[in-house]
Amino acid sequence: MALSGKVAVVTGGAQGLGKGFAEILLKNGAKVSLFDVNEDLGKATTAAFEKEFGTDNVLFYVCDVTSEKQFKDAFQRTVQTFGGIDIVCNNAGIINEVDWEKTVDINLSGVIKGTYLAMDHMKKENGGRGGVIINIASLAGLGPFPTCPVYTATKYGVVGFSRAMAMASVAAGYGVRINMLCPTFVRTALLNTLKLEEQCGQFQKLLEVNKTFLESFGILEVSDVVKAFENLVLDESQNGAAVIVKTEGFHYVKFPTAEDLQIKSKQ
Ligand SMILES: NC(=O)C1=CN([C@@H]2O[C@H](COP(=O)(O)OP(=O)(O)OC[C@H]3O[C@@H](n4cnc5c(N)ncnc54)[C@H](O)[C@@H]3O)[C@@H](O)[C@H]2O)C=CC1
Ligand SMILES: CC/C=C\CC(=O)/C=C/C=C\C=C\C=C\[C@@H](O)[C@@H](O)C/C=C\CCC(=O)O
Repeated sequence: MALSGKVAVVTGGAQGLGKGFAEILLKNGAKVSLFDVNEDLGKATTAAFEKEFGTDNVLFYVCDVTSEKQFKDAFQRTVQTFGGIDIVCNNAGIINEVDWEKTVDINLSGVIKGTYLAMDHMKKENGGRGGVIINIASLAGLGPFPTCPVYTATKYGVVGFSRAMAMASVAAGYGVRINMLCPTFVRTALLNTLKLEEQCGQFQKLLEVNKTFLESFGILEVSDVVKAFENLVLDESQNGAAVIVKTEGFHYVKFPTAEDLQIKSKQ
């Protein structure tokens, strides 16, 4: 998929990985609509992107991914302004093992909402242009992270949901690919919440476990994950793929494909 002229939505795009994904899309000539709950941060990031890439190529909408109305409005306003949607990155996520329902609402329900709203606008049977959805999971979506069990559950959910949707898209002939990114630790604001009592609650006393994991995996820079993101967006052969990103580089997880499971593409 060539990116020039394509239209992308990135949730949680005001900072961290989402901001990095938005930047590489803009650098490749795409138009990007940032959705984020943080209005100040979103406006600041948008102003910086407008200065570098032009005011016609960037939009920002205050959008809490737990709000169906805000999410739907932001998608509709993006389509009204940019004419359609080709790429959606469901990236917004938090760590909070105390208010764990909030973690489920954002990390899992938010990705499900974002995927369904994206499909409404992208699938060919609705007059959409097809395209690709990249859902941001984590390595904790493929293996447990003991001090964040609910976070782990949400990321397992993102992987399972995304793989099922990828197969459904093949069977239904939607023309939309759905893939996942599974990074290890990345140097962003989110990582700093891992040591906070208000986020990790009862598990905060298990900081030694976090230390072991951090020492074992190291810490990625946003740019390391952006490289894997760009590869996933551009490689039109990938559907239902999960990419693990580690400090040694990134690699695809070997899953059975839709074809292996005898799921035929609808003609
Ligand atoms: N930082 C890390 O070590 C890793 C992060 N990830 C995942 O990457 C994604 C992005 O994380 P980071 O960039 O590290 O976090 P971050 O905290 O730097 O940025 C997250 C962005 O999402 C926004 N956001 C939070 N709740 C929201 C909501 N309800 N609605 C809309 N926007 C909301 C925040 O305002 C912020 O701009 C998350 O899904 C996270 O689980 C995955 C693996 C490793
Ligand atoms: C937990 C929240 C902290 C920061 C955000 C985040 O998502 C970071 C995750 C970092 C590492 C998670 C590691 C989990 C590791 C174990 O479960 C292992 O069993 C790894 C599982 C599968 C490995 C597959 C592979 O390496 O090919």
